[in-house]
Amino acid sequence: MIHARAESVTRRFGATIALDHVDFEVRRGEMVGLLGPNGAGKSTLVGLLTGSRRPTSGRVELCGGDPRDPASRRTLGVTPQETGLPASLRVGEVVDFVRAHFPDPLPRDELLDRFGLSDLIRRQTGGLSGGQRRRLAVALAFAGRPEIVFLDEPTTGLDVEARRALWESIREFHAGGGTVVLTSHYLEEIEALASRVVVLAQGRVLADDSVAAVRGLVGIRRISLTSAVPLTDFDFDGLVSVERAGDRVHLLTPDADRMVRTLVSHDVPFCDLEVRPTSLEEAFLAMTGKDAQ
Ligand SMILES: Nc1ncnc2c1ncn2[C@@H]1O[C@H](COP(=O)(O)OP(=O)(O)OP(=O)(O)O)[C@@H](O)[C@H]1O
Repeated sequence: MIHARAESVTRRFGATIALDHVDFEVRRGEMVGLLGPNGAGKSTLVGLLTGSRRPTSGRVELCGGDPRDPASRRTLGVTPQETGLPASLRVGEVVDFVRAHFPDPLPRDELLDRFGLSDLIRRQTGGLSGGQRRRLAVALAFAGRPEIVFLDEPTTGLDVEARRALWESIREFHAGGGTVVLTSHYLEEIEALASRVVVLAQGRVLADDSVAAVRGLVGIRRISLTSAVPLTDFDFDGLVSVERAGDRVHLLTPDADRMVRTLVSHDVPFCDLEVRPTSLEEAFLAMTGKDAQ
């Protein structure tokens, strides 16, 4: 059963096309990651599916209804990318304020405990660290015992320990039958939680597949080396693109080990070999065939 759906959705902001005929759906009980570089359209899609924005064209659906209709939003929890918490309210007061909007909220102590916030109950939100504020914002999405949550970059600004603790809470919610849509710039974050990932870039869906399949697409490495041989004439299997800058050559490939073995077996003379992961932006540019510069 489909829990949330976008059908051929386009959203413009003036001359900017944030989403361009996007199709997306999440089934009940599924955990899906939305992956994409800055400006890809992830937050816009979350905004449409949670009823805070309208599509310019196309159709969006939440729990079988219009996301702008309060009836469809009853079982929804959202953590937006930026949350403005009233600075003078205490953590416990903010939690109670949000809980009061729901017919059967989680008990306050249980919610705070689940997100490691129990010790901060009397702290004014203005005095919280960035990571503590983020954890509170994510916790609030779960206050009303939602059936579906949308978490826009839930772990931004969290240290490793806090990130792992938050992942655990999200996993628990999902294990209990909850539907989760989360956005991230990092495949590693999505991989830690979801098995399906939808890749957005420049307002379009580039891939909708398993994490393993998408890792093959975006897990591109950059091999840099100094060589007098042009290499641009070589047709190595798995070579996505070649750039030359002076005597440095940059090769993009999903399998760096294999590429280096191939260079050696072809007796290509090189020195100062360097291998590093490409950024998501570089990988997308390579995938869409544009000049990575
Ligand atoms: N309110 C707005 N007014 C004008 N342009 C907007 C607005 N909201 C989003 N955009 C534009 O739409 C595009 C998609 O933005 P969106 O925030 O959805 O991307 P994103 O994938 O969430 O990016 P990030 O990872 O940086 O948060 C961008 O070009 C952005 O500048």
